[in-house]
Amino acid sequence: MRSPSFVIGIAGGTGAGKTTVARTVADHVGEAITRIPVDNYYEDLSHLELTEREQVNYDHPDAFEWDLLREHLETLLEGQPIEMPQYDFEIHNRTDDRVTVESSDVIVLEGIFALYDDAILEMLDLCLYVMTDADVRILRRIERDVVERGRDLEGVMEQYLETVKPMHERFVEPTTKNADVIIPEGANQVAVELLIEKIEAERSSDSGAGATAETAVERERQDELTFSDSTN
Ligand SMILES: Nc1ncnc2c1ncn2[C@@H]1O[C@H](COP(=O)(O)OP(=O)(O)O)[C@@H](O)[C@H]1O
Ligand SMILES: Nc1ccn([C@@H]2O[C@H](COP(=O)(O)O)[C@@H](O)[C@H]2O)c(=O)n1
Repeated sequence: MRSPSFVIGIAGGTGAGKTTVARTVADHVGEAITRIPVDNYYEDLSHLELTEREQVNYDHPDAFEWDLLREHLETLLEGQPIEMPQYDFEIHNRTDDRVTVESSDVIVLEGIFALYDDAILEMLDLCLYVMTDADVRILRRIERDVVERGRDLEGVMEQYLETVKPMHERFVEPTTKNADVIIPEGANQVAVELLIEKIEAERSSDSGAGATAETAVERERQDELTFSDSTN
């Protein structure tokens, strides 16, 4: 199995458009991309009742199982598959399922804390931060949480004011300093096209480097053959 040639981190506040950027890019690049949502690495909270899990601060870095995420990224970087946990926002917990995720040419790590952990930052080749105004993000989040994540409006508003907003300001937004590129307003067409171009360029330069190395090895072998031929 071939090791990835390019690892991208996409961070940003809730509702900024991280998943949309990652999915759009993945749709264009196809099977060569492995997408890793950081949300799947929320701690297993099976030991808590649902009512207790509803009270957890999911916007604090301590809510995530960092060791497992680091280990899985390292495994993918070695070209090996992982058994990725799956997360269910309706029950505020992991499901019992694990999905086998193969490594591929490009790894995209996406989530509010994609640019937070030092060890993970070391593994990233390109760090993106999706920057979208807070008012746009909360409007998107209300719609998404009610429609897709089984929440009610009152709960979404309360959670936003109590944890999402203060944790965003304290932990998420400061990670802009780790970004190489800031993408405004989520999946904007120009930014996504540039990202796709960059990925294609990295992939072809990587396979080009491979081809050059092969050629050099082949040339050396030819020289050895020529040398042995002349001595025989
Ligand atoms: N550029 C955009 N313009 C309009 N809506 C967008 C844009 N990017 C994302 N959205 C919408 O906003 C919502 C949140 O986007 P999502 O990608 O899930 O955000 P995140 O992963 O950052 O939480 C989704 O309903 C998505 O369709
Ligand atoms: N049980 C949970 C777990 C997480 N959240 C919220 O999800 C947000 C991160 O996901 P995005 O796709 O929006 O980046 C984060 O802000 C958590 O508040 C939740 O509501 N419930």
